[in-house]
Amino acid sequence: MLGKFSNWMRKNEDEEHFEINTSANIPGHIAIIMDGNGRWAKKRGLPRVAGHREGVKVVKKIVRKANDLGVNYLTLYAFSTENWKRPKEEVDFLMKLPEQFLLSHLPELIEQNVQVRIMGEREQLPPHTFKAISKAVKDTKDNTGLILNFALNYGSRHEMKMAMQRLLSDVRKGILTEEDITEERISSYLLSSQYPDPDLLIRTSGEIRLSNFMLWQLAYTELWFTEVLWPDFTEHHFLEAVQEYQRRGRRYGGV
Ligand SMILES: Cc1cc(N2CCCCCC2)n2ncc(-c3ccc(F)cc3)c2n1
Repeated sequence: MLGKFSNWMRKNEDEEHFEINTSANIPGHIAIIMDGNGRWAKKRGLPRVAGHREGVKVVKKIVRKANDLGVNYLTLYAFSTENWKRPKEEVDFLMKLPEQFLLSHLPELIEQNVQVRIMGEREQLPPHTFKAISKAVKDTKDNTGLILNFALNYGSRHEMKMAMQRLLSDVRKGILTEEDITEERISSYLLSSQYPDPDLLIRTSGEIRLSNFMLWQLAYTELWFTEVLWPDFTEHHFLEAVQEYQRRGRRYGGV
């Protein structure tokens, strides 16, 4: 996929390209908190769901750009465990988005060799939502390109609580000893166990907090915040975040 880019895309104000070195430290795992959809709609005197609908279009564009750039994992925070508290109409609308997205976009994801996965508690999802997602996961399981991981009905503290309960249970059963409970072991009991920790977190809409998202996994992640509302987020903004990640270089607490 990197064939589409020279090693360097020169930054040119007219062409809005960014100087991304596609042969060095492309973030392997990017996570995005896609915030600002309701505010986007409110600014236009539209219902909140109009912002979510517009936000879906941005998901499609950013998935393609991430795949083209050679990103290995893209985790998108689509629905948190706290989102159930929103008005029923909005929750019902949001729970229809996965199937609408997949109905219109699954063929293109398959063509792009993208693998769809879900991270979160599936039990509370409506059957129609779960069915659509399960089909997409099955239909793309052998794809070898970008792994597109939707955090759906996901909450980090719930994830960590469940992991701790399972670890304690395995110690009581004699499957593990206390000494076995290492940071690696804890990571292996989380919903994200199949993925490396995110290298870059992007959060839109100007909110500077993590909102119960991958709290354990983001320990060494580069955080990039933008005032841009998700429906206004473009490939240009995405490349800006990747360029900033490349500029910073990673130290993992070292010098
Ligand atoms: C609940 C929800 C909300 C949702 N938004 C659109 C993007 C802005 C943020 C919130 C609203 N999007 N966008 C894509 C999905 C999705 C989820 C699973 C899947 F397999 C395929 C697509 C989605 N799901």
